[in-house]
Amino acid sequence: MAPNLDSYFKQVDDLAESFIDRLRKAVAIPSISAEDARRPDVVRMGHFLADELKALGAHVEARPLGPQPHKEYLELPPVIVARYGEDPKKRTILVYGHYDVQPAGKEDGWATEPFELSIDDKGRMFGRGSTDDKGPVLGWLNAIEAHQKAGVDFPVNLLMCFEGMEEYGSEGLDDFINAEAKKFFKDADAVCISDNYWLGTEKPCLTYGLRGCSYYSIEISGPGQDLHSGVFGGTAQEPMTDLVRVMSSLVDGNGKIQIDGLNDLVAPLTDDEKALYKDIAFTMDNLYESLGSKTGIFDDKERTLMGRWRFPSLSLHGIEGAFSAPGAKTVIPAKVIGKFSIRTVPNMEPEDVDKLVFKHVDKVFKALGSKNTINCTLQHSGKWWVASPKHWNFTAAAKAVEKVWGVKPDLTREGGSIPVTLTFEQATGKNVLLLPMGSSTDAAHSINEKLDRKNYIEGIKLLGAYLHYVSEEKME
Ligand SMILES: C[C@H](N)C(=O)N[C@@H](Cc1c[nH]cn1)C(=O)O
Ligand SMILES: [Zn+2]
Ligand SMILES: [Zn+2]
Repeated sequence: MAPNLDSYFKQVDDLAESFIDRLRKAVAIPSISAEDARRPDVVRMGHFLADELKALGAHVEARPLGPQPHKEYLELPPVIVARYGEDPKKRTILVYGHYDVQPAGKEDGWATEPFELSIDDKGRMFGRGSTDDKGPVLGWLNAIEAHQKAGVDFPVNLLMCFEGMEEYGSEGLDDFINAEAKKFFKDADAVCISDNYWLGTEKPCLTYGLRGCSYYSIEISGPGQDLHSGVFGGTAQEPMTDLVRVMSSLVDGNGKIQIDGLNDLVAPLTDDEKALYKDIAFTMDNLYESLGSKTGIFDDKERTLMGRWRFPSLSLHGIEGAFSAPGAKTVIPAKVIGKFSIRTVPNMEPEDVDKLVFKHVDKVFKALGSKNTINCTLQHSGKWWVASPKHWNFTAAAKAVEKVWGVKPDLTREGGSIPVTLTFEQATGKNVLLLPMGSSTDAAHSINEKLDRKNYIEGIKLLGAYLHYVSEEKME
């Protein structure tokens, strides 16, 4: 029997302004996990969530994770775990999200202050973390509140796990999940994560696959301090010159990875798999709209989607220690650290990827014949994940999408990574569903990140409706 969701939906609409206000307060906390100086703000954001959950009547615990590996002077932010409802007759759903965000500064080119939610006349709510992942995390809290105020029985027991280090490789979380699988998370019947995006702007999707991410740094040093290029240029071997040459050897301009043996780790593409791509609602214009230009590598949608989901990619992210300010400083940096990451896919084992990367970097650097010193290290890695979308968890979500958005969702994979997805699946032994709230134009990780008001409010309805349908699905 289809649940009667009307009064819940009406309550979400009635509470829309206060839900936006909750997002405004969350965006105002610059919880950047990658910046040491922002760690107190990350912790503050965790406590903000804990307090909001307590006010809603949830049982909440802020669990410490100890010192941060390789940065022992910093405490990891707490994992906020919470339970709402303990009815043995109801199904239990475990939801995960993250309350940390990517770095952002107005000087990066934002049109508005990144940590002030700014809403334009098209209902676009700009602010760092609006779509990744504060909007979706608050979506679960808002769903609880709307049920309470509408007087509608909450359909499931909800377990929540919100972390503060996702954008820095989910440091410490795997051990936590493994330790709690048979304790705090023991009753979970299925897992749901809302932390990715639709493929376009119109059609919702359910996601059953993610790429993994292995993140590396290459440190090259030589001189004892930064040098004057007029005095030492032409006489000293320059770390930056070596680094640029090593980094440019990793990938070509069309995204083809140049590391020997790496592409051999990728599972061969089957004809059945190839056929899946043509029915996905995605156009090259969707790509150009979210890209903000027509600079895609491929001209067809199938190859573009495969480039995002099915094949590995290697991206160069930046160089620590390099001169990057406006102007024309004539410095020779003494030490530079290049950062790059590889998005991995089935069947690439992270350890095999590491070996090939280190071997390649070593070979290229040796060929330079430089007297400088190089050190290539793995910063963090998380594995790819692919699941079966034929589980009741996905069926319930598909019904919820149809109810809220009036269309059947596409089944998609995701080019980004949520490393703990696989951990949740393996530790709990339960199905994991990715249920995105935001759209392809949200610019997560980029300047002017936003979440559309419509996606937020309908997304809150979607999360609540999913919980209702999930409570009715037959267990397999
Ligand atoms: C898809 C998710 N919202 C996300 O942004 N994940 C990050 C995870 C990550 C990996 N290394 C550092 N952060 C991503 O895909 O970049
Ligand atoms: Zn995220
Ligand atoms: Zn992110």
